[in-house]
Amino acid sequence: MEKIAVLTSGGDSQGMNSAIRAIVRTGIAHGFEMIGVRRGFKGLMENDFITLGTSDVSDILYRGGTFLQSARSDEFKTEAGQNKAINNLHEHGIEHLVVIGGDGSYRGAQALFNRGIKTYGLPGTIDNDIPLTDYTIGFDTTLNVVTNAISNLRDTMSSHERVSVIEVMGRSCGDIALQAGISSGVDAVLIPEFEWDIKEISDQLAKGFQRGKTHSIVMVAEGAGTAEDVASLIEKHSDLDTRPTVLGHIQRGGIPTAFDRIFTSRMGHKVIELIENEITGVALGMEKNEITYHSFDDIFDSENVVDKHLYQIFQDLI
Ligand SMILES: Nc1ncnc2c1ncn2[C@@H]1O[C@H](COP(=O)(O)OP(=O)(O)O)[C@@H](O)[C@H]1O
Ligand SMILES: O=P(O)(O)OC[C@H]1O[C@](O)(COP(=O)(O)O)[C@@H](O)[C@@H]1O
Repeated sequence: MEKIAVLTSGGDSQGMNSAIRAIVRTGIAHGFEMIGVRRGFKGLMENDFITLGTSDVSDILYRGGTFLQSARSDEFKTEAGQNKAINNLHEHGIEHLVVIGGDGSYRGAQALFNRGIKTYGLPGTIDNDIPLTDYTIGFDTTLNVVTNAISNLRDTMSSHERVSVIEVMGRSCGDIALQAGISSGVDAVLIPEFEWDIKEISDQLAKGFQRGKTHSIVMVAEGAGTAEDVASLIEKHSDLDTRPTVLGHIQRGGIPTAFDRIFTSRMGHKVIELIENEITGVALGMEKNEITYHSFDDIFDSENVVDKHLYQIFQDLI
C-alpha cells in the first residue's frame, strides 16, 4: 500500500485540522496508508510519526489549531537537517508528503521535492499572503475573530469618546487589516501596500468627532507599523484621546468558519486526486471558487498582490 504523510508547519491556522481530516479520510477511502508527522519539519527530522486511521481524525473538524502540532525549525533549512528528514521518510517507506503551511513551509516542501520526495502544499496561514490563491486556510476565520473583537472595542470606545487603534497580524501583507476593516466599517486602514498621511488621517478623525461621532476605529497591519506608534502620532496631530490594542495571537484561534471547513475539505480531497494522477511538486489553492494547483516554482515566481479594487471600495466607504 502506498504511504502518504501529512504535516502542519509554521504559524497554525484555523482549518488545518479540517484539512488533515479530509486528506486522511479521502486517502484511506482511495486505498492509501496515512501517516501523520507531529511538529512539522522538526518532527520529520526527529522521526515523530504516527499512523492515522479514520477515527484518529474524529472530533477535530470544528477545532482551531492543529492536533499534529506545528513548529518552526532553523535546522530543517540546512542540508544536514533535510538529510535526516529524507532518511526518515525512506525508512518508513513514505513516498508522498503533504505540507500544510505558509510561504516558508512551501520553501521546505520544494527543497524536499528537489531532492526526490513527492511533495504537495496546502496554504496554511491566516495571513492570506500566498500567490495564486484567493484565500489561505484560516484567513476567513481570522476575519471573523477580528470583526467580533472590534465590535467589543466599539462599546467602550463609544462610552469614552475615544479613538481605538487596532494592530492586526499579517506579516508584510495587509489583507487581514483591509478586509476586516471593511467588515467592521472602520475609519482608516493602514497597510504596507499603500502610503498614508497620519496628519490627514488625524484631521479626518477630528472632523468626525466634530460632526458628532462618539468613537473612531483605526486599523493597522503589523507590517505597516505598531498600534502604539500610530496612536501616539494621532494624539500628536490632534486633541483626540486614543487607545492602542494589539489583537495578537487571539486572531489565530477560534472555531473555523464553514468557509474554511469546506475550502480545506475540497483541497484535501483534491490532493489525493493529484497523487493518483501522479501530479507532484505543486501547491493547491482556490481561484474563482475552483480548487487549482501550481508548481512551487510558479508560486515563488509570482507576487502576492493586495486587491487594489477592494482598497478603493474601502476608501469610498469612509
Ligand atoms: N528556505 C527554506 N528552506 C527550507 N525550509 C524552510 C525554508 N524557509 C522556511 N523553511 C521551513 O519552514 C518552516 C516554517 O516557515 P515559516 O516562515 O516560519 O512559516 P510559514 O510556513 O507559515 O510561512 C521554517 O521553520 C523552516 O523549518
Ligand atoms: O506565532 P509567532 O511565531 O509569534 O509568529 C507570528 C506570525 O505568525 C503569523 O500569525 C502567521 O505567519 P506564518 O503563517 O507565516 O507563520 C503572522 O501573522 C505573525 O506575524
